[in-house]
Amino acid sequence: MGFSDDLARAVQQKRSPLVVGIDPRWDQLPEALREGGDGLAERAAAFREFSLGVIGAVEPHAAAIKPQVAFFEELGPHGMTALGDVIAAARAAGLPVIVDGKRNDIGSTAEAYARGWLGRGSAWGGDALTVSPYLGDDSLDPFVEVATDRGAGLFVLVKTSNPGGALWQDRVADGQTLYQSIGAHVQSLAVASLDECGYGAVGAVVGATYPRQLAELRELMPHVWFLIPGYGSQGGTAADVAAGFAADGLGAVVNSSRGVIFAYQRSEYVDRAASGHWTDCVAAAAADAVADLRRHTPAGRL
Ligand SMILES: O=c1ccn([C@@H]2O[C@H](COP(=O)(O)O)[C@@H](O)[C@H]2O)c(=O)[nH]1
Repeated sequence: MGFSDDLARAVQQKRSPLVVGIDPRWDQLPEALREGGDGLAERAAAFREFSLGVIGAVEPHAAAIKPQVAFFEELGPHGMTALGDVIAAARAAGLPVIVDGKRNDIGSTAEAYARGWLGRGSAWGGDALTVSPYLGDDSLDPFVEVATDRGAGLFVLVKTSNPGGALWQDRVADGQTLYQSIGAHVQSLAVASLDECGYGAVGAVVGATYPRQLAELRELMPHVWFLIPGYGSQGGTAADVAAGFAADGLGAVVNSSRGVIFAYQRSEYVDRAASGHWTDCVAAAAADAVADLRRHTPAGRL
């Protein structure tokens, strides 16, 4: 039993396909968390406190957490220490951690990334990691090997949510687009690493902002977990992500970062939160996202 089964269990237990993205941005933190000063160490301490508050608030609603490495890395060593604490806290709360680091390099270097980030015994302790496929199949192999050895998972960038991604991902060679070609390779890696739930250790990132391609890739990749970003702040809707799910409600998890974690900046949530505390707004936004996804997608069958 590996990451794929763990994710299926989390989705079924919570009856939720929601992944909450932890993307702390200094200017958007609650006022009280910014009072300690704005040097790198103080910002990192505030990111840590904020992220732990988010984890506590969303734990009942989220199937997994996706910390975005970039925001911690921006703060240098203090930020990376905070990231380590955030990963440990999410795991202590029983939430699978998908590290959004988009790593990769030539195979021998990829191996070091894989060893460092993947699995409960690793230095970072991530349950899964996002990786780029653009250095070729030999660059993915070390990740697959380490992930399968350690019961961890991967999400390979297949069709990203940003508009510019189409420039290369939609290019056609040998009668298929690059994203189709990467998708077919990811499907073969998933089939070779199947868990009991019927999905493999190797998943795919497919953006909510491309519903047609999402439906097409679901057909092409029946054994692949989809991590779907772009829902909420980037304009993707629950209806847009519906085709990413299998009929039983499994097969896809949907990320929302800003739409959930900065909910205290939206008057609808400030008015609703009984205590007025920012974490209550975050909890309410996570619950709303789950209800929205259950209403408009096969996740409602969970
Ligand atoms: O194609 C991709 C791949 C990754 N992301 C990441 O997901 C979140 C989205 O944040 P929102 O605030 O919900 O827009 C962010 O960390 C991105 O780096 C993506 O958006 N698209």
